[in-house]
Amino acid sequence: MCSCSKNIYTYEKLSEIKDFLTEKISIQPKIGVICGSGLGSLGNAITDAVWINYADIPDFPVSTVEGHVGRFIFGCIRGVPVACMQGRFHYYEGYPLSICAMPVRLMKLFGISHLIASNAAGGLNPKYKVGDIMLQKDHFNLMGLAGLGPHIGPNDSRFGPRFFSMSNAYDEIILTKAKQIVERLNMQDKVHEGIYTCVGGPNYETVADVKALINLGVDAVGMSTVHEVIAARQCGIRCFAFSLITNVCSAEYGVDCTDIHSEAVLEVGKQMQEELQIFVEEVVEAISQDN
Ligand SMILES: O=P(O)(O)O[C@H]1O[C@H](CO)[C@@H](O)[C@H]1O
Ligand SMILES: Nc1nc2[nH]cnc2c(=O)[nH]1
Repeated sequence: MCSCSKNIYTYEKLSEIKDFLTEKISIQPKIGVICGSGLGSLGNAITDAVWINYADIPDFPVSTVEGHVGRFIFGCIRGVPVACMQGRFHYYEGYPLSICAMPVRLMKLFGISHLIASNAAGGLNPKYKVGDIMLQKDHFNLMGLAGLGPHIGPNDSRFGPRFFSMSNAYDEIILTKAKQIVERLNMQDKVHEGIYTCVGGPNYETVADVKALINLGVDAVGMSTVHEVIAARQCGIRCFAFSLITNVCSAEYGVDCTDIHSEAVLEVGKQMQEELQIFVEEVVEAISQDN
């Protein structure tokens, strides 16, 4: 499958999926939440939850990666209606970026105004330690420079214009509020603000990759989020994203990095789950007060 293969998730198809889901839920989500690898427990913050497995949704893709349960949770976080994805789709699973980002468009049809995306990522910035959190100030669209994106191919303007700015991809107001929350929760020692990039994966980086990404000004590397944020910005959704640094990437030869594997990534998520759940709850509340 390549990223320019025909996008089967047309406006009409997504409207059908939306209608299917709407019959099963009683809320109208305002905020979309995407749980990164090992961060599915963010869904524990949701009350009055309705769980719908991706496998039970007609014509919906399924999650094939460990640490991604593969379901939607519709419910409320601190009284705010949300649609939460416990599991996302990645390019390395064989899905084109248009499918990886498709759930964002689906959530737009539900009427979400904001997206909170989380991910597990490797730390490139030498200051970052395992267990740290990076608030995404921006991203570097490496796959986009290679001609890959969620919006390649015919454009349906109901999902937004063909050409659009990405200069304020990550909402400054939400980022400022998130930083205030970090102070209030006394998390400032482990929280940074930085630049994320997405690579195709699923292998982790060589030392040469790490050196190049550092030179490009990137602070953390993963395999998701960028295309979701692009699809969101195209249809006018305001975005906030953060990375949990699950491992540090070595820019030097001779360093043993065999501890970088998916189980370790999931374990760090588990260790941080309670703290991150409260953080996300606070961000949701802050977003809702902004409207
Ligand atoms: O970006 P999320 O979904 O958090 O997952 C990250 O963790 C996995 C690698 O262990 C990759 O899928 C990478 O993208
Ligand atoms: N590409 C990439 N993705 C990750 N996800 C979690 N850690 C990493 C990493 O080191 N590199």
